[in-house]
Amino acid sequence: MSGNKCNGNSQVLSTRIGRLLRARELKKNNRNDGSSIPEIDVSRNSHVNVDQYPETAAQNFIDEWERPDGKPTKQRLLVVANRLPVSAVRRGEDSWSLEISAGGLVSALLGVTEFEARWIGWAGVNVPDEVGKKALTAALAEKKCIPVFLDEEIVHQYYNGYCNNILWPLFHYLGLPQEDRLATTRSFQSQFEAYQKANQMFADVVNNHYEEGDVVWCHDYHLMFLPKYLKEYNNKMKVGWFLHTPFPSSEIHRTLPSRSELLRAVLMADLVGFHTYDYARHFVSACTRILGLEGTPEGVEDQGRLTRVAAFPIGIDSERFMRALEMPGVQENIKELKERFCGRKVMLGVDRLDMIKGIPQKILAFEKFLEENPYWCDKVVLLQIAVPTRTDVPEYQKLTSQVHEIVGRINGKFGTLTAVPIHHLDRSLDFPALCALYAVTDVALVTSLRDGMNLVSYEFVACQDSKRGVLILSEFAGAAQSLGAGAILVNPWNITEVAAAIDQALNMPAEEREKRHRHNFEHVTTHTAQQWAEFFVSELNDTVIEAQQRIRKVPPPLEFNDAIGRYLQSNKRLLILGFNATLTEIVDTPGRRGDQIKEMELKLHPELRKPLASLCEDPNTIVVVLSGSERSVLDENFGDYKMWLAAENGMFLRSTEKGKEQWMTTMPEHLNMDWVDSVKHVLEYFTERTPRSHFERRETLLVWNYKYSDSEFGRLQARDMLQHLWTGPISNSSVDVVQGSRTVEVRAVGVTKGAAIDRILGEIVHSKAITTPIDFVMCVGHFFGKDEDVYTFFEPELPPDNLAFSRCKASEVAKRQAPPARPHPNADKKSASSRRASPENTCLNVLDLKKDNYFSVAVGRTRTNARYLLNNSDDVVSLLKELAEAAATYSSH
Ligand SMILES: O=P(O)(O)OC[C@H]1O[C@H](O[C@H]2O[C@H](CO)[C@@H](O)[C@H](O)[C@H]2O)[C@H](O)[C@@H](O)[C@@H]1O
Ligand SMILES: O=c1ccn([C@@H]2O[C@H](COP(=O)(O)OP(=O)(O)O)[C@@H](O)[C@H]2O)c(=O)[nH]1
Repeated sequence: MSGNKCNGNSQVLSTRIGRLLRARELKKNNRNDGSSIPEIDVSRNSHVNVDQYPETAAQNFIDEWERPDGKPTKQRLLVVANRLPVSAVRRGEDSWSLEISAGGLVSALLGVTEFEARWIGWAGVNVPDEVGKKALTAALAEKKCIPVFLDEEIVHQYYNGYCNNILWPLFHYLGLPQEDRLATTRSFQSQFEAYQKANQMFADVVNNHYEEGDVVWCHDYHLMFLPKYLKEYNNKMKVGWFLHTPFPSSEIHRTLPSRSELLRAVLMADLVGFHTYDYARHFVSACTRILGLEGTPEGVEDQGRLTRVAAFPIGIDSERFMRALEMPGVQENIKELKERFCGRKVMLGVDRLDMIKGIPQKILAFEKFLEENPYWCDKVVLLQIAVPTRTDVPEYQKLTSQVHEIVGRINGKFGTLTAVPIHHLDRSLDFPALCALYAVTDVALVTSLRDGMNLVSYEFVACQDSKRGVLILSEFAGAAQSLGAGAILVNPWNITEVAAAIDQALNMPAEEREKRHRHNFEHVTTHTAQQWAEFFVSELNDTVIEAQQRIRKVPPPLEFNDAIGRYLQSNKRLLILGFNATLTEIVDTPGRRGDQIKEMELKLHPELRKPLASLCEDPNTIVVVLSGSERSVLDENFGDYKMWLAAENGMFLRSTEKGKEQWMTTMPEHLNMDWVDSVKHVLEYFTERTPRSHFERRETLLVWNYKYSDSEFGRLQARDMLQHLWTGPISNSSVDVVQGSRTVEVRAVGVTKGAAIDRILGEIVHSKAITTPIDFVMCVGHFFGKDEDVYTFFEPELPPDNLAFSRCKASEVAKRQAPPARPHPNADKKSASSRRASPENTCLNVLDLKKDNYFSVAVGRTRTNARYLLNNSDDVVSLLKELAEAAATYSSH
């Protein structure tokens, strides 16, 4: 057993959590030793030999943390964000000055020092000329920044338009802009195209700078197509995507016309991160409800490929703020501010002037507080720093006027000749000035209507270790989840509640302030920006390793030429084909779940008629359609072909040949079906209560299908149904419950396609009186896990490579286990009795299979026992067309 080879540690390391825990432990130990954190060349993980996994590869992963080998040790991190951390200002034809940009993302990533980071983004200016571009590129290179040059039109359509007028409000629950003219709908389309184009431009720059082993970390709603474009360029690139805003409920996201394209593009990343579990949950549920994909506790799964989805709450570089407070300039500033506001309590708001920040609501709550507490009028001041942002977007222009109007009115109402209650600044402050302001504040007021995280609240806490001021924090900011215990949480839409919170904060006893501050300070200083980036990147590295492991377990795609070549060289072939999702047309189209009516009425793919007929006509090829469908469905679809039909998972069998058409049953004699009625009641009950679910009753099985129901509700209903079945009607019956991805099927015990094929073969062999052994078998289907025994039916006794093998398995087994086939009650008894297998006659050389002449092929499933894969029924169409054509050409020569 492999476990015996491992020590306890490496067993733990074979799991993701195990590896990440170990890495954490090592880092912690190193920090406690006083030694510096070993720098990691995690880039070498991309060369981990996955064949050795899990015994050694997990250990290698950790070893690299333990034993850096002297090579360049920091992993290269390409941070790709719309905005560079610096904004460029042109000073001359070829000279530029760079200023640090304001905003949470920039502040957070400035704190990341663990990696050899390059930043790729837009410098915030239009540079039309080559001289300017060259000079700016050189200036930025010194700051390890790489520019993406976007022209004015693209910026207008992509940044002001699609990003800030559509995605930003939507992700913050402000809805889509109301379109009142067709022209605006057209501009929506052109903005979406510009968005894709801009994302492609970012991808081109990343591709030009990418080196093997780099981690590419894409940021925010501006770059949702970037993971897709990067993976199209190089599928091996490690790509993570992080959203800094909330991800809204799927009910909001589904209103967006390009909802599916955006989700699918993001899902191409290896790891998708959000600030909070809620946002991650909403994303997963958008993928399940809108795309119909499978949500798992790990993330989102699509055809065996997992995109890991998790929460990584951002932090700040708290020490940078604390150090700043020691600087003489800042101390001086603090002193001045204290003198200036002496005798008044200072309340502070620091926000970009954005509708999501709830600035009007904040000011109105302050007005209400003053109205209700005239005593405070000359004893408190609200300093509101409103940093101008996205000033080209009309909604932001409207907001600026609205806020000015409210501030003017309130200052007019409560101001005196010497003092006003609100100091409103339409500009940003530099870092030292901001730190000083945080330090002198008594109450910070964050009233965001929605906010991904809100770093201002963290920064305030970091600067308050001597003052222990109070934080009033909106419950709709991501930060409420981490600082909720220490802050006073408010609903910013409830002006009365916010006014009461101001009152509570201004009158809070020192002891309570101390307790609340301690709690928040502890959090802010231990959950830093640096840690945030480390966690994200380690998880990304690990996700890639895990994905390699998964891929290793996924069978390869079927090589058509190989299968066709073997087919042509063989003398007698057996083709076993499933029906549903194998020989039917695809009903799911990208971005939309299929058509329920179409799917309920199974129809042979029209393009299969010709190739199937031609294959069936070949006297050396036996075609069997083996399906869960009932007999009438198979009759209708395949009655005119020369083949064998095995309905209800092989419980009924017939040949379509003239004179032999009657169905016979291969059902084991004493199959107990007493449970059917009570199970039917249960399925009916759940169908009535689960919109868009349906159930089918066949003779030997019952199926409940909830593919088209709400996926979460469907899953809950299925869970309840199973619980009820197990404890109720089937608790003492011999039945199997088979769970599909969105179905529950109840069958008599032992009814599987693999069990049936045994008896079917006996029948076929007998009826055909085969003289030539079958030397080619291909079994193609989209089968439940339980029915996959049909693939393995031929496997266990396969000979070692290249050794011919003769056996009489079908007839032998028929002799040992299976009762002779019985006629169906309606069948012609005479012909049925003559259909009994005669093992003695058919034993010789029934199967003469070399390993290379056996092809088990799973369609649209990657977790399978089959040897090969096909993606969907379109692939089956191509395969059978090519096979039929090749066979026709071969036989004509
Ligand atoms: O670059 P701008 O368009 O001027 O906007 C500035 C940034 O605003 C957003 O910040 C978000 O990120 C913060 C850090 O994760 C988070 O605390 C805050 O809640 C978010 O609103 C935006 O997501 C960034 O891309 C912008 O750069
Ligand atoms: O005059 C200012 C006002 C704010 N900020 C910074 O802007 C960021 C705002 O981040 P937050 O997460 O609160 O909101 P965002 O603006 O990203 O939505 C914080 O790091 C502030 O320090 C700044 O640099 N100068």
